[in-house]
Formats: sequence, structure tokens, C-alpha cells
Amino acid sequence: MDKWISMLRCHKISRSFLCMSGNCFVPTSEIIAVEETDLNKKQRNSGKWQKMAKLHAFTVYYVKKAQNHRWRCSDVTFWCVDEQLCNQWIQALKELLELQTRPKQLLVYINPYGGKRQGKRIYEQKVAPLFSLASISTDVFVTERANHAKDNLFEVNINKYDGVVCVGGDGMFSEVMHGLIGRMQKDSGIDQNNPKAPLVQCNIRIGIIPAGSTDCVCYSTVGISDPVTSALHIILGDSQPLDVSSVHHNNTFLKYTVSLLGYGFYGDVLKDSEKKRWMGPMRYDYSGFKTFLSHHCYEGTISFQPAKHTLGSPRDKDSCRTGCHICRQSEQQLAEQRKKCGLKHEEDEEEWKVIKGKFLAINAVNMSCACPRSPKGLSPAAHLADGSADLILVRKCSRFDFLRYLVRHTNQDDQFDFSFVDVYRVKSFQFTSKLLEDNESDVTDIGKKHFGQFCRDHPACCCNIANSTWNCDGETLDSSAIEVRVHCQLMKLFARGIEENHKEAVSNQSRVEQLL
Ligand SMILES: CCCCCCCCCCCCC/C=C/[C@@H](O)[C@H](COP(=O)(O)O)NC(=O)CCCCCCCCCCCCCCC
Ligand SMILES: Nc1ncnc2c1ncn2[C@@H]1O[C@H](COP(=O)(O)OP(=O)(O)O)[C@@H](O)[C@H]1O
Ligand SMILES: [Ca+2]
Repeated sequence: MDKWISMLRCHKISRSFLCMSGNCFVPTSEIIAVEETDLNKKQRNSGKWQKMAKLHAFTVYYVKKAQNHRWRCSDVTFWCVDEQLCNQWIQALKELLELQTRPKQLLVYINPYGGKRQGKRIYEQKVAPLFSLASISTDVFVTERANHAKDNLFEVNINKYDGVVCVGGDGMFSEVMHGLIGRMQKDSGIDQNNPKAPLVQCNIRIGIIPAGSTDCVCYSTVGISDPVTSALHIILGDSQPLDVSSVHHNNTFLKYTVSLLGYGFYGDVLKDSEKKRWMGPMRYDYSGFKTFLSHHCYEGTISFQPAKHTLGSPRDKDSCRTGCHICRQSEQQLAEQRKKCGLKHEEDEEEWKVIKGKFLAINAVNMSCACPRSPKGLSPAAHLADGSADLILVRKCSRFDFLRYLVRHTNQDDQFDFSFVDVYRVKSFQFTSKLLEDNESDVTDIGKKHFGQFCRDHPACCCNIANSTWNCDGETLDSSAIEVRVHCQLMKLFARGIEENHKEAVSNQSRVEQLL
């Protein structure tokens, strides 16, 4: 079939579906735009159909779902000779689109230096045309320095916008998130330095156009890192709540995190990779290999409060998917708690579990952290919005065992099925490095400082006396003692979580078809 022509033939339209010829139909919630089409001009240009009566036409642009969660903009043009009928269709479809709550005005920040430095091109060539098709107006800022977007978010008239879009990687997303959450707390008079402060939810959604090196937040919430797919989720006005953890040290606010907060391996990879930014996304493989060979472990104490409020466990076989019932249950609990205590934080005397040891990696993840390098992520069963984080402790082990552990991030095998790996679902945790504990308990013992880099008790064990740093959503955080608390559904993204696979989606479609 000629791509731009279809016939206007007994199509049905309901509040939820536009049925096209045969068994093809589009949910109205997945229509991107409807436009009048000058078919006569097209035909004149192509020299075809010259003897036919004047035709009237309109084009429906809609989301076409392809493999692996990829979305594309597809279109179909309808024509007929009756102008009035054609206009009625356009009017009816536009009215239906008006009923959808979609963003009309967006604030866009582009990091031109993220990933392969393609952010500006990606936005201009792939995203802006779709926004304009969907009649979304935008104010676009290309950042000139780190923290430009964050600082700007404290100054703009934020109420003017239905959402903020960031074009870049996880670091850029983190920056925009800090701007928005920070602005929200400032406007509400909340002191971010108080680790127990009940934070105000941020209702302005963030959309992520992936143009970074890892793009883990995008991949874990959409199922793919693809700028066009993300743009379409923004246009349809999707909404995905997200847990955010706050990180404090001594009553001082340090950072928020939504994906990985990692000490040891991932902290060291990040720190080393920052010096190799010129390598682009490859820097992580280079620094990953180097860090793997150095095989440093770090000693410290972790205490945590298990997340008893949520139904799931990190060893579950099912993962968080669109409309996840575990996240929905947490949302209900949150609403009930708000009704009961208002903004006051519930008093929390729940038990703390304490673990001391030597670790190659301490990873706390609020979401699976799936990304193209690791399609199921660091914790495949973690939930996007259940008010908990998965705390993964990788104890000291041989290089070979650690490699086996890493390889399991790339295949279907269970990465928690190792004697040296423990995983807990938590709502808060604290970490203090041994070095800091020692310094605090015995500040006069200068001897320690003269023992060089490695463990005094077992010089061959690669246990590093120096501290590692934290990898906080791709930003380095230098603190050897932190206090972390998960804030359930503190913010929202223009996303819908990962949809069930295509086969199921198709069978759902035919069910709807039967209903119609
Ligand atoms: C042997 C192969 C092992 C592959 C293991 C892959 C594990 C990948 C897990 C990735 C978790 C990602 C969590 C998200 C982190 C991001 O927030 C953050 C920032 O993103 P941005 O740059 O877009 O702003 N990204 C990162 O910190 C990058 C982490 C990537 C780590 C790659 C590690 C590769 C390790 C290679 C070891 C090779 C050993 C080979 C021995 C023969
Ligand atoms: N114009 C800019 N110049 C330099 N750094 C910037 C600029 N805009 C944003 N940044 C910073 O760049 C860092 C990495 O950005 P990101 O988009 O995540 O790329 P990548 O995925 O390659 O790390 C972020 O910390 C962000 O704050
Ligand atoms: Ca979570």
C-alpha cells in the first residue's frame, strides 16, 4: 500500500479507539497528531490521478510499537470527496486528543558534551520535529557548563511548564532532578539538610532523551535507550513515579540518587573514567577492565532497615513492569500515610541490621539499573516505585569469582546465587568505612597512616586502606560515611515502566478488537 494513502471507508471511532480498515486499529491514547493533508498537491506533484474529482484528506500520526520496546511514529492518510465529512473526522479526532492530558509546554536542557557529543543533533533531528508535530512548544537551553541546568531550574518560572526534558546521560538527568527536587523543597520551606525531613513530592515530570554514555535511568524505565521512543512517551504524556534516595553525611545533604549508589568497584570505575572523558562511552570499559585488575576491597560497616512494607523480594523471578501491582500497593500505603500524618514523618523505630566486612562492591539500587551493557541490570527484580532499594554486598572474593559475578550481569544466570554476594531490600541504610571508624575511635594512632596503601593484617589481600568513593548516578561522591533514605515516589518521569513483551501486547490487542 502506498504509505500515504488509505481510503476513508466505514472506520469506527470511539473514545478509546480509531478503527481503520480491516483489523487495524489505534488506541486514541496512542495517536500523536491529526493533520489536514493537501492530497491534491501531492497528486499534482506526482502527476497521478489527474482526472479524479478534488479530494479531501487528513493524516493520523500514531505510535507504532516495534521489537524490544522501540516506538516509531507511523502515519496513515484518509481521503474522500466529501469535504464536510473529512472536516468532521478531523474535528472529532482533535476533540478526542484534547481529552488526553498531554504536555503542551516543555522546558528542554541539552548537554552538548554527553556520551558521543551528539545531544544537540539528536534533539534537533529526531525529537524537535516530533514535538512540533504534536504542537508542543518548547524553551530550549543548551548548557554551557556543568550545573547550568540545575542552577537555571532555581530561577525559571517553573509553573509555566508541563514538564522538563533533559537530553544527555544519567549525569545530566541527575542534575535536572536535583534542580527540580531542590527547587520544590526550597519553595516549600523544607530543609534538605535534615535527613529525616519529609520531602515534598515533585509533580513536574522529567523526560529523558538518551544521549549519554550509560543511559541507565532511561533504559530501566522505558526498556530501551532510543531518543525517538522517549520523545513519543513524552508526547503521549506518560507518567511513571520513581523512588528517590537522599544521601546525607552528618546532617548535611549530599545528593539524591535514583539508579546506582555504588562504593568500591563502581565508585572506582567512575573515578578513573572521569580522567578519560575524551574516550566517550568506551571509557567505562577501559576503566572497568583496569579496576577489575586492581581488585581492591574496602572494609567498613553497613547498617540497614529492611523494607517490610513492600511485598517483593530481590530474589523474585518477576520484575517490575508497566502498572506493577507492588508499586501500586506502595502508592496506596503512601497515600494512607499522608492522610494519617500529613507531611509529618512517621516515627521509625524499626530494627537495624548491622554487617561488618571487606567488600569489593557495595551497590544500592533504586531500580534494576538495566542498560545496554547489562540488559537485566544489577538487580533485575528491583521496583521503580515501591519505596525500597536493593542493597547488594559483594564480599571479598577471588578475581575469578568476581569475574563470574560480573559476567552474570550480561546473561540470564542469577547474579545473587554466590556465597560471597548478599542482597537485601531496604528502606534506609548507613555506611562507615573502617578507616573513618578507626580515625574516630583512635585519632592518635598515626602509625596507620604510614602503612602505605594496603591492608596491614594481610598485605597480599588487596584490601585497600584508602577509601573508595561513591558512584552516585554517575557523579562522584567523596564521603566515607553516608546515611541513605528512600523516599517513595518522590518524582515522576514521562515513561510507563517496561511493558510486557510484544506477544502479550498483541494478544491484548485482539481482545480489545473482539470487544469493539
Ligand atoms: C565481563 C563483562 C562484565 C560486564 C559487566 C557490566 C555491568 C554493567 C552494569 C552497569 C550498571 C550501570 C548503573 C548505572 C550507572 C550510571 O548511572 C553511570 C553514569 O552514567 P552516564 O555516563 O550515562 O551518566 N554509569 C556508570 O557508572 C558506568 C558503569 C559501567 C561499568 C562498566 C563496567 C565494565 C566492567 C568490565 C570488566 C571487564 C573484566 C574483563 C576481564 C577479562
Ligand atoms: N555544557 C556542559 N559542559 C560540561 N559539563 C556539562 C555540561 N552540561 C552538563 N554537564 C555535566 O556533564 C556530566 C555528564 O553528563 P551526561 O549527559 O550524563 O554524559 P555522560 O553520560 O557521557 O556522562 C553531568 O555531570 C553534567 O552535569
Ligand atoms: Ca525502588
